[in-house]
Amino acid sequence: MSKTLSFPPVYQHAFLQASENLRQSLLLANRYQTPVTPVNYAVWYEYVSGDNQDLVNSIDTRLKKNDPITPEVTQYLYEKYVLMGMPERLSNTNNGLKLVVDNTLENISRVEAAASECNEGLTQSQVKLESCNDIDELKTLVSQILTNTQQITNSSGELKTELTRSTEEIMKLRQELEAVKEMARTDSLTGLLNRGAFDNELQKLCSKGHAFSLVLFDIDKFKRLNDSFGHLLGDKVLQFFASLLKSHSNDIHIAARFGGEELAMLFVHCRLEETFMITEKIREKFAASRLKKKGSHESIGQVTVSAGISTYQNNDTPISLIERADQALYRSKADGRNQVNFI
Ligand SMILES: Nc1nc2c(ncn2[C@@H]2O[C@H](COP(=O)(O)OP(=O)(O)OP(=O)(O)O)[C@@H](O)[C@H]2O)c(=O)[nH]1
Repeated sequence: MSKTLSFPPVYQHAFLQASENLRQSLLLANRYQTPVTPVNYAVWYEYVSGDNQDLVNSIDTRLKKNDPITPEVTQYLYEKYVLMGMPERLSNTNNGLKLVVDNTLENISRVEAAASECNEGLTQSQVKLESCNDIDELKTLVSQILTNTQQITNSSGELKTELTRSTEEIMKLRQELEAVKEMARTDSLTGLLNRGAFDNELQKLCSKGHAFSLVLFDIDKFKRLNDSFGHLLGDKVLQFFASLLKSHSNDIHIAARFGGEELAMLFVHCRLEETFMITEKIREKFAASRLKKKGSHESIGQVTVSAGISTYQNNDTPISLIERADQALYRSKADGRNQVNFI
């Protein structure tokens, strides 16, 4: 298993794979003279694991041009590709919100000051009115009162405009926050839930004790596909398969990228027979798809998927459910692939 692109990053490499990545990362850190700080290590680790294609492309382009990999460059790559620009987006939203609140408070104090000035003016006019019996003095008082009321009308008008602007700004920031929140839950390649979000959903279902089933899908011989047609085409196949899962997901059935070429679905309030039928349908549809290389119309041959199902039983934990689905998936692979099993 590999890393699923998400924020914060989630790594699922097995012990041996992670150790091998460590070895290769250290070699690269040494070759390009980048100190093994946590940031530099994360960048090299993601580079050698090959899971973060955008990061790999960016480093390869630099290396081809003999551009140095300086600490500034690794810091930039880390923020852009490992943290996926999230801290910057959150900080922008935060700063935007601070600005709106500061502006609103400033406008309110301005109106308060104008109101208090107007209040003072009107009180003075009130006192003068009581003893006023001169027509000219009365005219002056009237225009004074008019000026005061005009002032307060203007200030409250300005406040209204400013408050409308602030509300619009706050709505935009709220949308940005929603987008950031959504991005933190989404796998960027497939658009499905990422591993972190999937784990949360699975945990919630287990603690509620609802009836549900977990299906783990693993595309067959995916390495061979990548090796024969390239990683980009492999990505397209993953996206195509994800779209099949998406078409079977809804408000209650959840589809997610489990890790690497493994995808998962949670079928909620769905009995084993029904889950099995839907999973079979997905498997058949995928096997029947005649996928072609873009542009050349060259067929890439049949691509299939194996699946394993486990169904929630009392006292199951996310780990025990995943283990059973994984065993069922293993059986599907061992029995010849392109099939569904359950345990
Ligand atoms: N294109 C692409 N390949 C990926 C991605 N994530 C993992 N892979 C590749 O998926 C392959 C998985 O290979 P294996 O675990 O050996 O399994 P397999 O070749 O699918 O064979 P079986 O599972 O036994 O049928 C590896 O070559 C990974 O590099 C991805 O996001 N995109």
